[in-house]
Amino acid sequence: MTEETVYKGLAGVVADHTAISKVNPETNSLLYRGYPVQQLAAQLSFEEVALLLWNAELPTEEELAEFIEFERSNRALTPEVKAAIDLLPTDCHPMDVGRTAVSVIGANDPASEDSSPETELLKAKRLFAAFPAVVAYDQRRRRGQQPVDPREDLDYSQNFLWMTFGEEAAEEVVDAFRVSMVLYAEHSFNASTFTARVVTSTLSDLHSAVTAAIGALKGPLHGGANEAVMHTFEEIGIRQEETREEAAARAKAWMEDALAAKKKVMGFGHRVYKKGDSRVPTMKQALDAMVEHFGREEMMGLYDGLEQAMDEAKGIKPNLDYPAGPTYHLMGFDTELFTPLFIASRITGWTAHILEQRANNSLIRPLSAYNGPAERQL
Ligand SMILES: CC(=O)SCCNC(=O)CCNC(=O)[C@H](O)C(C)(C)COP(=O)(O)OP(=O)(O)OC[C@H]1O[C@@H](n2cnc3c(N)ncnc32)[C@H](O)[C@@H]1OP(=O)(O)O
Ligand SMILES: O=C([O-])CC(=O)C(=O)O
Repeated sequence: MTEETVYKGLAGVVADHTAISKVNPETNSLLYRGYPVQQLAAQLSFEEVALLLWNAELPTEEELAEFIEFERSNRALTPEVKAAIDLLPTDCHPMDVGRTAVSVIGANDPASEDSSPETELLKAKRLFAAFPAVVAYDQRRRRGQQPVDPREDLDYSQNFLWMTFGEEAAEEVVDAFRVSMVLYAEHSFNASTFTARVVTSTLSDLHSAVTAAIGALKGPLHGGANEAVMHTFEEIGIRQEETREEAAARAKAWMEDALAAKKKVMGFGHRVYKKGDSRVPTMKQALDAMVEHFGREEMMGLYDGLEQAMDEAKGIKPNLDYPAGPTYHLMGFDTELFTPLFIASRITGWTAHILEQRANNSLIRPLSAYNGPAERQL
């Protein structure tokens, strides 16, 4: 019997072409449609980056103005989505709420079964506009607060924070949030995007593909890691009265124990990047800005302590979820809401891939190497 080669976890397998983004672990770079993500994060709004991902080119002023108007007028939760969320227990995971909300949005979309490229793009844009209200509504209901209506005079990031916290966020906070949205938007054939492409490859609809992608994102080996990072910080103990050095020492000791116990520590490591995640330096700057804005030096102590101890023991570097977790915490989001923030951003990348898959489709159906019992008779 010839031994079949099995690529466990599809590691190292090139499954298809994509023109949406390029992850290069050798140069530690990430390009969206050819542009370095650091430049996009420094100079563009999230709305512009979304249009770049969908359309392959930066928008003209007119295209941007038109999209901004569309986005601002499609933000409100529909009664159907609100009713569906209200039926869910307040102690279910917010990712379940996000997944359910996208499903309900799909079921109520009159164009759900129309998969022409123009309609798919319109559905993607509507989902992009509507999803922040799902996250904000969910966080507020868990806290026993009344929902806050969207405001058309605010941009995407300002309005997201407004609907969640019921007050206008400081410019620095809005900027750090915008940066996180840009960095989370797209990352080639990661597990959730690949899931969306698998679903699309059967010629299923866009909302089904996004719903499935949310399921894949929820796990702690993928998007769920930003929530898990914060649980680590909480387990170590966040003590505002501590100095940076004191916090770092406790974090180092925690990491040494965790590694001695052979634990996997979420927020570290990556399937593709082995020398560090290209997005971390930019996200770390956003975290630094939040630490300064809120006067929370001890948080950087925990951050540095864990990072140094992991590097010394195993040489494993942080991924994007590592700086994103404490950044969202300092902004005031509840820990379980961090991965739904990732959904809000990744809707852009997922839907760009759904469009790309459909435009040049082939059913995704790999082979398996059977290792069960040899043929036998009843
Ligand atoms: C935005 C994102 O989705 S980024 C990814 C977010 N996920 C996480 O942060 C989860 C924690 N990290 C991990 O589990 C892994 O690094 C993954 C799943 C991301 C990538 O893993 P893979 O490429 O499959 O590598 P694998 O898990 O086999 O790890 C290789 C070795 O490094 C170790 N390792 C990798 N990541 C970690 C970690 N976070 N903590 C401790 N050890 C780790 C493994 O234990 C393994 O060691 P071994 O060879 O002694 O058994
Ligand atoms: O690429 C991956 O495997 C995971 C990741 O970093 C992402 O989806 O942003």
